[in-house]
Amino acid sequence: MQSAAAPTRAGSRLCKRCGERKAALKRPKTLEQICRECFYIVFEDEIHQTIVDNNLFKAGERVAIGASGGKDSTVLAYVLSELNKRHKYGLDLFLLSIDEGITGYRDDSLETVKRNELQYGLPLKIVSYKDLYDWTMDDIVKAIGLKNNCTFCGVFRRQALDRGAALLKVDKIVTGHNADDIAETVLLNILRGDIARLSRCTFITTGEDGPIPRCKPFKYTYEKEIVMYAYFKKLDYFSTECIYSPNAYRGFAREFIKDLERMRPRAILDIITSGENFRISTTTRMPEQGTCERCGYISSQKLCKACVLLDGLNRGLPKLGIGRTAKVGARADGSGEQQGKRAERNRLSLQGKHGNLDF
Ligand SMILES: Nc1ncnc2c1ncn2[C@@H]1O[C@H](COP(=O)(O)OP(=O)(O)OP(=O)(O)O)[C@@H](O)[C@H]1O
Repeated sequence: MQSAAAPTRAGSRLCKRCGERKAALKRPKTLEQICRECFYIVFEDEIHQTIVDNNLFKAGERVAIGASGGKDSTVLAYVLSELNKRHKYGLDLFLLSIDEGITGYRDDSLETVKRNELQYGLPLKIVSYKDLYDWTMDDIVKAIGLKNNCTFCGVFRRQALDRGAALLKVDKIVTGHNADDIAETVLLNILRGDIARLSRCTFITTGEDGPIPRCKPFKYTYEKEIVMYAYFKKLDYFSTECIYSPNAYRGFAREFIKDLERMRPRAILDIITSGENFRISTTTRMPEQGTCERCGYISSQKLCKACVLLDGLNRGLPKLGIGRTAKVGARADGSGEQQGKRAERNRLSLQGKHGNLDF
């Protein structure tokens, strides 16, 4: 996330679109000099067009907006509720927030989401890692340190969103992943040679074979435009970086994309197009989709990634699920006995809350 930067000034020329009002900004995606009113129109219209062209929703659907309180999901909640009214999509919208248990970060951003609930009149559901897994990210970082903590957070969040969505009985989840995020993921998957992910990271809708499909209405929306829109509309969002996010590799990809964008704004769209057009050779073995033996969540292995990670945490082997099996030190705040009890509680809670859900 980044803080709201003042938009690029466009001088005293007339708007390239309406030719009437003074240009107020240079549009990051096209470098056109336009007025604020025309910026709102093109920004919202492009998202509407993306929704229509890709048949993202059907009338009557219940849709959960993954709401972190950051700029992307806040703008998504605002724009989607506006478009829903304007174009009569007929959607029932909800805000769904995952509380990862990061003191001094998520607790503050959740306060923003609670205000958004009132500002946009969208019901909010908060689901916490503590309730679902009996671990907070604060606990996890104490146990494993900063390195690799994003792996735990990402895997648990993915599943937590599905579980929250199941509780809300929604048909779809939408997230605020934007064009920059997608271009960055294409590059990362190429750099890691992760063909399975490369082939699906540009899909606008994923998980149609899983519990609840997910869509990214901002697939073609530039991060800089989202920041500009939030700034001009004075939207209430939280703009602090996660205190536990040391993901240096992703950071390099991000910086690289920002450099390319400075030279040629279209580069972001072109990387997404390249990702869309990759063809997987027929000799590449793809993982087969099944369900986790323990919790019933979708998985290509016997146990899903969340269960493997949770198992590792509860057995005092937190690196189990991230490719290393060497025993590391016990949790800073708990004895082996406590971990044993926690493991048992988790096993029962997984059977109760998790295994019974129809994924
Ligand atoms: N704690 C959370 N609760 C609910 N949804 C989340 C949460 N964290 C992330 N998401 C969803 O995943 C999207 C991408 O998350 P990411 O962590 O990449 O943050 P981001 O790009 O900074 O987005 P944002 O500005 O919305 O925080 C978010 O836009 C949001 O829809």
